[in-house]
This record gives sequence, C-alpha cells and structure tokens, in this order.
Amino acid sequence: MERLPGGRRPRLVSSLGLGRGAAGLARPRPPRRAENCFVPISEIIAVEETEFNKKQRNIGRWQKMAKLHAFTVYYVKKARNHRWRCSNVTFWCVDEHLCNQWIQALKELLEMQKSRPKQLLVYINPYGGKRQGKRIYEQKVAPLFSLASISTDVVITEHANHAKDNLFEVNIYKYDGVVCVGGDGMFSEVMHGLIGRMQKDSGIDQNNPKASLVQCNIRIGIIPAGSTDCICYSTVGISDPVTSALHIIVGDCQPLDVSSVHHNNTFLKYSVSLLGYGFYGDILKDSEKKRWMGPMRYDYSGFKTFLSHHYYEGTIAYQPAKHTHGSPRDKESCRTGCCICKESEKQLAEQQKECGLNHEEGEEEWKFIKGKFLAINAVSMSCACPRSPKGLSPAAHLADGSADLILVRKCSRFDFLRYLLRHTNQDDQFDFPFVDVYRVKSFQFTSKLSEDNESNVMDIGKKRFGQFCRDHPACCCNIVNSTWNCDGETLDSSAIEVRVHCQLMKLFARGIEEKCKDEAAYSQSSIEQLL
Ligand SMILES: Nc1ncnc2c1ncn2[C@@H]1O[C@H](COP(=O)(O)OP(=O)(O)OP(=O)(O)O)[C@@H](O)[C@H]1O
Ligand SMILES: CCCCCCCCCCCCC/C=C/[C@@H](O)[C@H](CO)NC(C)=O
Ligand SMILES: [Ca+2]
Repeated sequence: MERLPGGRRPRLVSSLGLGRGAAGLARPRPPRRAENCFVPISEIIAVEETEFNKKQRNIGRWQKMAKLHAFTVYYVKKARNHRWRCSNVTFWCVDEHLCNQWIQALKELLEMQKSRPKQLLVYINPYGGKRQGKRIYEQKVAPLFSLASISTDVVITEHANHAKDNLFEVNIYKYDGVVCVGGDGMFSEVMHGLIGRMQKDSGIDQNNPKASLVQCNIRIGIIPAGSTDCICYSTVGISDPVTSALHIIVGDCQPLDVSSVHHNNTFLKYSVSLLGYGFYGDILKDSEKKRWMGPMRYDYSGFKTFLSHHYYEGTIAYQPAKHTHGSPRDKESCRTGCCICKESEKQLAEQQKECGLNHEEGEEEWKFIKGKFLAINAVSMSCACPRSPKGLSPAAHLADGSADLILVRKCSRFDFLRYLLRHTNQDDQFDFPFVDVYRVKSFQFTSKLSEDNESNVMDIGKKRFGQFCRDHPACCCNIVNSTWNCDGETLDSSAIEVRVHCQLMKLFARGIEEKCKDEAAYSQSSIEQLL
C-alpha cells in the first residue's frame, strides 16, 4: 500500500463512501462493507474528481448530507486468461479538503511512474485482419489513452510501407513510443521503420550481416487487429485491444530478440516471430492471393498446402546458442520476469561494456544438416497465437538472444498431420523421430537448387569438411524452391543468413504472466478495493 504525503496510511473507508462502476463510468451506489484488497499504483490508470448530480445525491443515507465530494480511481482489473479491463471505484465524503488531498496525492504518485508514455505516434492499418483497425482504435483504445492523458499523433496508413517510410521522416525522438494497430505484418513495418531509422541515425550499415546493431529504446505497442496477431499473443498472452492499450498506458516494457536476415551481404528483413520455409512459406505464398478472404485465407491455404505435401531439399548450417541455459525441450515457458532472459540481458550489458558498439561475433562452431524437409521453422519467440495457444516452440524465450530452429523432415501425410495437431494441444511437438529442434544464435540455409551456384553454407562446408561437396554434387533434379515466410511477409531469396540480435527492441508488454499467481490473486469476487 502506498502512503499519503506525511507518512499517513490511506484509510479511506472510514471517512469516504465507496461506489463501483463499469469500465469507464462512475456509478456511485450505496456503500458496501469494505473488502480488503490492493491495487498497486503502477496499475492505476487515472484519478479524476467526480461530480455528483442530483439523482446520485438522493441515494439512501447520503440523502441527508448537504454536499458530497468525490473522486474516481480508474485501474487495471485483471480478468481470466490474461485479459485486462479498465474498472473504477468512486470514493466520496463530505470533507472537501480530505477529498482534494487524496486526489492530489494520487496524482503525484501517478506522476512518479516514469515509464508511462505521455506522447505516442499511432499507425492504423485500416485493411488488416477483418478491416476493423480504425473502429477498434476509435472505440476501444482512444478513450483509454485520453483518460490516461496520453496525447497521440494518429496516421491512418494509405498504402503498404506508409508507416515504415514515415518513420524515417518524422522526429521520432519526441515520442515515448510508437503504436501499431493491425497484425503481425503491420508490426513488422513499424519495427523495420524504427530499427532502420536507429541504424541510419547511428551510421550502421544494415547490409553488413556482422554489424552490431544499435538497440532501439523507443517502445512499440501493438493493438491487435490482424489475422494471426502472433506477436501480441506471445508477448501479452491474449489478442485483445483493450488489454494491449492498458499495457501501453501503465508503461510496461518487454525486450525482444530480433533476427536479421541477409542474402549475399544484402539485408532482406528482420524477424521476431516465425521464419518458415516449406509448409509455412507455401501457406503464406498461396494466402497472399486470397487476402480478400481475411483471416480465413490461412485456413484455406493451410488445408491446400497440407494436401500438396511438398518437401524441399537443402542444407542448414547453424551455430548453437551456448550462452543461454534454456533448451527448446524445457517444460517451463518464458514468463514475466523470466530468469533466462534476465541472464541474457546481463550478458549483453557486460558485452557492450567490454566491446562497445564494435563488438563482432566470434567465429564459433558451425554444425551442418542436409536433408529433405517439409518445414523449416526458426522462431525467436514461442509464436503462440489463438490458433496455436502454446505456439510452435512453447519453451522459446522472448529475450534470450536465441531462436529455436525446428526441422520437420520428410514424413508421411499422416505423421505430418499428427505433428500439426500438436500445435494445438498439450502434447510435445518435438517428440517425433522426424522432428529435430536446436536452440541457435545464427543459421544459414541453402536450397539444393541454389547450392551449386551461390551457397555460403557450401563455402563454410568446403573449408571445414572436404568431403561435403563431393557428397553433394551438382544435380539436375526437378525441384523447386519454397519461399521464406518472415513474420507473415515473403522473402525474395531462398538462400538466407540469419543472426539473432539479443533484445534489439522493446515492446509495451510484460511477457505472459504466470496464471496461477494473477488469477488466484485477482479472481475472488470483484475486487474494486482500497488502494
Ligand atoms: N493502407 C494500407 N493498404 C494496403 N496495405 C497496407 C496498408 N497499411 C498497411 N498495409 C500492409 O498490410 C499488410 C498486412 O497487414 P496486417 O499485418 O495489419 O494484417 P494481416 O496480414 O491481416 O494480419 P497478420 O499479419 O496478423 O496475419 C502489412 O504488411 C502492411 O504493410
Ligand atoms: C490440419 C491441422 C492444422 C493445425 C495447424 C495449426 C497451426 C497454427 C499455427 C500458426 C502459426 C503461427 C506462426 C505465426 C506466424 C506469423 O508470423 C504469420 C503472420 O501473421 N502468420 C502466418 C499464418 O504465417
Ligand atoms: Ca529468443
């Protein structure tokens, strides 16, 4: 419990009345017996003086009082499944001075919450998901931002890359954060704009795959209004615009790993969720032609791709992530305050102290795998989403500086279906003889088709394993390449070089909270309680 100035503990119930209200509205009712509960200051959204009208004054025993003074506290109420709502409680009393003292004290405490944003730049994709982005923002998010006294500059995008290009032009440094209203693709645009801008302003060449990139400290908030909303779901635990808006308001901060993708010393894209070749690449390629179907396009293309059952040949080289203690087969998942991610943060700070910005990754051990794959999935986070609540790699970490590389080798349709179904249930997705998973800090892929002409993997292979090339002579097989799905965008090249940049950016989120803790603490009755 916070103290009032002067050291007094706030004891509101003895002198003030208590009324509960639905989200956004103060609806004073006769006082109830106080339940002892607790709302941390960090989860108060706003405090406002409340005007009583005549009708409200005429309730029960309060009728006798000449004049009432009141204030309303708006706060985060945690509901089931990581959902947050704005609730409020109104306190009232006859002593105007006491009432004002409370308002003043609470406002001062809110002012001290330095991580809260005051000014945000908002990009809305009106065409993402079910085309509800504008309505969602106007009806559900803007009123909350205004309640929390956050000022906003809003841009409704007019074409793809509008947000990204705009971020290279505006004075981003005057904002405390950038909000994107849309799906994973919209987030990707904003992320590319922000990271790209930071590198440009710091003179870093993004085309150099070995460059140490400058961290981006301007947080991004995601208001989910897309088709998959995997990044929002994996970092908050639910795809819900009001929950996300409240995480932005309270100023949460979640660092995030970002993978850079290059081809022949040319920068292609960044990825924070899924880099998928084979199954997920083919789904995306097919679904892009069916955007008019909205989120349903993924089901349609998913079914089609499953039936086609294509496999692809190629070689993967990877560097294991030795710096982190976790493994993709861990039973524990990354949660708010994750120790493994904190350890990586410490290591990163030490590295930056030792080497400054010129730190280059050491040439560590490379491992090679070649084969026929139905899917190659590299995920920097779990990739949990409403379709797959545990995600493609349930134990992947948001900010540990690694990605989980999942190789699904050629197998029967039936086995592949069994594997896919495990995306949706509690069983271990990696417990199949045709599935391998590695925690990596970088990897390269070359398809069999391009191996002979352009492969970096082969260069490394030639250097280290003389027999590697002889085992894999040029061939005339009639094979085609798949496409890489990079956070929902296709890549032009199949041969890629990927490196994970630990905690390169930050989100307005706090990771997924442990269910037992918050649900046990907050689910008993409605707990609009004492501060
Ligand atoms: N005004 C616009 N017109 C056309 N395309 C746009 C516009 N604004 C943004 N885009 C592009 O639309 C693409 C898809 O948007 P978004 O990610 O919001 O929705 P989605 O693809 O339905 O959802 P998800 O990415 O979660 O599957 C983004 O890559 C973005 O570049
Ligand atoms: C026949 C049963 C099939 C069940 C398969 C369910 C699998 C759902 C898995 C969804 C994967 C989500 C990974 C996230 C990818 C996003 O980056 C991307 C852009 O939004 N979305 C997709 C679908 O590529
Ligand atoms: Ca990671």
